[in-house]
Amino acid sequence: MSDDLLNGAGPETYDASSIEVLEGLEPVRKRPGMYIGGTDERALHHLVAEVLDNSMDEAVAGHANRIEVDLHADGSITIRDNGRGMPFDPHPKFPGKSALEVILCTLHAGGKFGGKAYETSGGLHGVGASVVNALSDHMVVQVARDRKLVQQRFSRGIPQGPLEDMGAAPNRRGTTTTFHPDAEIFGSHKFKPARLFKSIRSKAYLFSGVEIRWKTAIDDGETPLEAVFHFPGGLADYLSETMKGITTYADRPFAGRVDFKERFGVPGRVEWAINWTPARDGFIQSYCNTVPTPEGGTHEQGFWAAVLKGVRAYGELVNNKKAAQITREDLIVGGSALVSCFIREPEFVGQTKDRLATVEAGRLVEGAVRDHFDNWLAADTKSAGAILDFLILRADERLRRKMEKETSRKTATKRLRLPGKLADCSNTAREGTELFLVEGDSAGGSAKMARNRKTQALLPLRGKILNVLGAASGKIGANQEIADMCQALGVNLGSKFRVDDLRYDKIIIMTDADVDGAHIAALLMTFFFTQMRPMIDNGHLYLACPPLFRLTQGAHRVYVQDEAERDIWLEKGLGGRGKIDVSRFKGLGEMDAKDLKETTMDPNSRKLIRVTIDEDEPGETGDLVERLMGKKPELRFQYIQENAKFAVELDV
Ligand SMILES: Nc1ncnc2c1ncn2[C@@H]1O[C@H](COP(=O)(O)OP(=O)(O)OP(=O)(O)O)[C@@H](O)[C@H]1O
Repeated sequence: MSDDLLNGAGPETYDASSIEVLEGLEPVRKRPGMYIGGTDERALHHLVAEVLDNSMDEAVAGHANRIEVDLHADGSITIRDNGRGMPFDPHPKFPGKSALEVILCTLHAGGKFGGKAYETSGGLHGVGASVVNALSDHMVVQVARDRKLVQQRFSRGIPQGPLEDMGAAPNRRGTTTTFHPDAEIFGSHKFKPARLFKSIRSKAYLFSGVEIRWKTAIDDGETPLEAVFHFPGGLADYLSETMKGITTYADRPFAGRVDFKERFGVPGRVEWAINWTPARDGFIQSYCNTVPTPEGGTHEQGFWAAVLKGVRAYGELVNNKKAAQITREDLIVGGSALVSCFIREPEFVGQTKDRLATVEAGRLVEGAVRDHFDNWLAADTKSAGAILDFLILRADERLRRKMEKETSRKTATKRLRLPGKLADCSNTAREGTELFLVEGDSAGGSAKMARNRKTQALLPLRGKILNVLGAASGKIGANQEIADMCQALGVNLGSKFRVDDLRYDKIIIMTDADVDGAHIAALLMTFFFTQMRPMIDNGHLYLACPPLFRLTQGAHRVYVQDEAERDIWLEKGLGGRGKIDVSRFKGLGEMDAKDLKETTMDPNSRKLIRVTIDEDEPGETGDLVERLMGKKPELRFQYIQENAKFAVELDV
């Protein structure tokens, strides 16, 4: 090796003197990202979480039952609890310093390492409070403990004086922390009341034994200035509240709490709530020791494993072989879940604790949830059946997509190309076959179970199809929904349309019994009127008539189309005993397969309307179409509101 290389060629020498040791809280200010994941708005709000989590740990350990959070006009914030109070007696290892000062000015000082002072805690690294201190230009910590009140002030992690004696506090206990984030670190980012409000509220849901009081002097116009959160119903209430107004498969979420000590003899517990919706925008929010884990981890995995095994076992129990196809992916698509576990000495990935890594948590959560889920499914067979059907559909859909991908690769030139989402019927001859054009994928789900596979095909249409009136013909051809529809029907558009090409006898538009549904039906009718007129002339186009209400009285049941009809039955009675139970279907997706079949799809019991054109006044139909679908939305809306009926005739 040459001397040059040994001596180094650079202008500066690289030796022991260039190895720096950052002291005290300096590393935090130098590299905030390592401790709080950045210096952006999220990181700023994380400061509050660090202090709040300390108070929550006190509450969860059974030492506090009230936490107050006050956001002040100057952008500082106070978090107060009625817990044991941070210790402030002299620290044996740091002469002349109180425990309080050690906690706030030293990294890795904490009472949560050995599990002696706290059994299950969100805090574990012993850095939270000191990091907040380091990144605040002003911080005051007050402690009421042992009948005394003390306080100490800090700035950027450095004490601004000794621990001050503030006098006697015979009736108080707890820790009060006020801090103002340092603009040198966070620039112009400020606390957002709405964001704080939301995260504080969810904390209260996570531990029913705590009351959290919120106050803000900053008014953003939408967040309450004061509020008290206390949720004895825990996560089940949280989920119901989050999903208010959303259609769900089970009336009440599957929810529960299990104490690990009682069940497995180890400290900790788990609480959860889940429900499924026809919409595919499921979510999971998980927490460990009240710390949110947005990237999931072992507790989430354990939860899904329990649910998956439970669903499959239930499928086996009711002899539904298809349940074996369900995978975790299918559970997640429409599942909305909350999982919160409390465990001893959790291991997280990173200081911001985004993912739980403790392997044992997975095992404990799975074991606890599994038993409960089995019992719940067995006890509520209605919900269980609906959920199972829904999940099987999701699995079918996934497998079909996979197959489609494979076959479309294998057979580039298929003789008859059909759109992927068409659920075709098995009869190949046209006679007696029907194609349902169904609004929305979720309705497609129940319809698929309700149909007669031999003669009834389904094509789910997503959202509103292109308003074809006034659209250039190129645009019509390019619209995917329309292209799919033409492919399914086996026809071409406009002058190339041949009624004999139709692959089905009846084309049935099936939309929700509401204004939106009427709008979609109107769009489709307009499309057929302008592009496939002979289809209407030859009597192939129909409207399905889904009911709006189901009335039950004892064993008697009727489905009715509108309010007027409902009121007649309510007055007359159904012939059963007791109260008449009225349920309103918000949409097709809300009806189960049995209801949908009986009322809307089964040729033996359904009502169907044939769409015709008034021969005497064909001009008027054109006018009506123009009014409904032309460029004037007010006319259209008014017409639909008043009269969502069209030129139609009952099919008998
Ligand atoms: N509100 C409080 N009441 C009582 N003790 C507290 C409170 N806040 C902090 N402490 C004590 O101070 C210690 C240090 O807190 P700090 O936030 O620095 O770390 P931690 O909570 O142990 O871990 P983490 O770094 O994961 O947050 C805690 O372990 C606890 O013993």
